[in-house]
Amino acid sequence: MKNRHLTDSFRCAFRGIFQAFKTERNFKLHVLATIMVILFAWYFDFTKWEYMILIITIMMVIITELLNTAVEYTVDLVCGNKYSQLGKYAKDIAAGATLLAAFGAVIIGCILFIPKIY
Ligand SMILES: Nc1ncnc2c1ncn2[C@@H]1O[C@H](COP(=O)(O)OP(=O)(O)OP(=O)(O)O)[C@@H](O)[C@H]1O
Repeated sequence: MKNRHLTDSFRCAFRGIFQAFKTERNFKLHVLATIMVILFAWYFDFTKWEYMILIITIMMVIITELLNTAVEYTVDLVCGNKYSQLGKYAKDIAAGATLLAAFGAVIIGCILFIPKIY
């Protein structure tokens, strides 16, 4: 099954994001955190460059969470309920990528927000 039109591709991509939002608790938390962080950035009157760093950081976290979800679905599709060492590696590595992205986001958040607070 291939998308014939560009609009179909966009529709599928948005459906994927919505599916992750519906099913993944972490994804909902990331979206909530994103809204809060953007409100704080607006409150602290961030510069264009600070906004750019913030947006890249937020995107990095959301994109890794989406890829992690895709890996989880793929492993579940292949393994079903059966234990698989390779499936475990794949899920753990994907979760590791999400953790690193979130960790980086916290550090960047501290660098951007702490000077504004004081
Ligand atoms: N088929 C499997 N075979 C072996 N281990 C698995 C399998 N499925 C899951 N696991 C192990 O259980 C962990 C949790 O898997 P699960 O699919 O529940 O992810 P999750 O809790 O939804 O992750 P996240 O919190 O990132 O959304 C995996 O990281 C992996 O270590």
